[in-house]
Amino acid sequence: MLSKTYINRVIDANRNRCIEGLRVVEDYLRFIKNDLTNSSTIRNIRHEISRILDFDMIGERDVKSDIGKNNFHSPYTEMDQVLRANLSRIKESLRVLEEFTRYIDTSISDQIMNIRFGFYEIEKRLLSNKDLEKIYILADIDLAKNESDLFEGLKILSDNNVRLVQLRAKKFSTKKFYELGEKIIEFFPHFKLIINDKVEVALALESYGVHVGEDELPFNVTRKLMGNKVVGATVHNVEDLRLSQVAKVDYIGVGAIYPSTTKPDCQLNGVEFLKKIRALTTTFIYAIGGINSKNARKVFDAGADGICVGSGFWYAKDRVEEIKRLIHISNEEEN
Ligand SMILES: Cc1ncc(COP(=O)(O)OP(=O)(O)O)c(N)n1
Ligand SMILES: Cc1ncsc1CCOP(=O)(O)O
Ligand SMILES: [Mg+2]
Repeated sequence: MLSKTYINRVIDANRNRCIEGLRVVEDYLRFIKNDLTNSSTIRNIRHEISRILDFDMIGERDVKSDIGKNNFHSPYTEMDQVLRANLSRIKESLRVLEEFTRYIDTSISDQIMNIRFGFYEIEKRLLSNKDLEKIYILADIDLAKNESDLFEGLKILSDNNVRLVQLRAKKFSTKKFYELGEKIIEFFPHFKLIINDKVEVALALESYGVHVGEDELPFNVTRKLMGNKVVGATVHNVEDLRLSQVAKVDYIGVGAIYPSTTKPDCQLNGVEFLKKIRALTTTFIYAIGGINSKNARKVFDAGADGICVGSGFWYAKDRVEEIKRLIHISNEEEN
């Protein structure tokens, strides 16, 4: 039988290790990566660990005889090593906590196990260079008054830290579409630009990714051509979902949630369909179709991870105000 003193000592050391690791990752995401979304997810886990392990073990601390206390680490040469090292630290300490709290209270151990499993998903997301954002703007040339209005709108997005933008120009020739994409990348190199429909344009521009639907190249072929880049796929039914999973797309577009004047012929699937798809997959879901700051809350509540907004932004009386509201709603959602 393990002595309670020793068990508590292990738990105490690993609780601190875990909380310290979480704090480092949280601040790294917040201050270095400017990623408030993931930073607050990590903060929530930190609070959760403090809450679950809210019992006094200070009495069991024995720093003097702790043989590991003089361990030191060589300096990190790359900033992302800080992230990797601390993610490992968190994972390891969660595992130790799970094993040792089992001797004290199995319900605590089970809660930690759940956090550990959830943490694997978060780690995968953080280590992948495909950071999908909650706000995704459909930059459709037909929604802007003209090209200069398109660039004015993009400037507003850029000034408000919106990064994920899909370029859509249904009536443009491939060449004209390519040239517009090139210009956007030149003006806004920090955008994560997704190209609508045309895989060859996405490849030529080396854009962040491409979005394909039922009229484009099959999802699996798109994945093969795009390699490690972001591939988004439209899901109108369960068969589309299956194909999207086989192709290992990075996100799915689900809609139209509300009637859309941008794509009036699109099947209206509504919030119930979104809920149904949510229940079937953990793949990142962008809801699309008629979304604006008045209905975005409902869409997040129905399970969307992000929203793809066209006319809601481009036709807004005050675009700055609208984007600020959308950002506010998307941040509110995680608290
Ligand atoms: C995020 C997102 N979701 C869905 C769509 C629709 O794509 P698709 O079905 O290919 O229709 P078109 O946009 O090509 O008319 C999308 N573009 N983005
Ligand atoms: C491309 C697309 N697919 C389903 S609805 C839609 C258009 C979305 O634009 P809006 O936000 O203006 O309805
Ligand atoms: Mg398409």
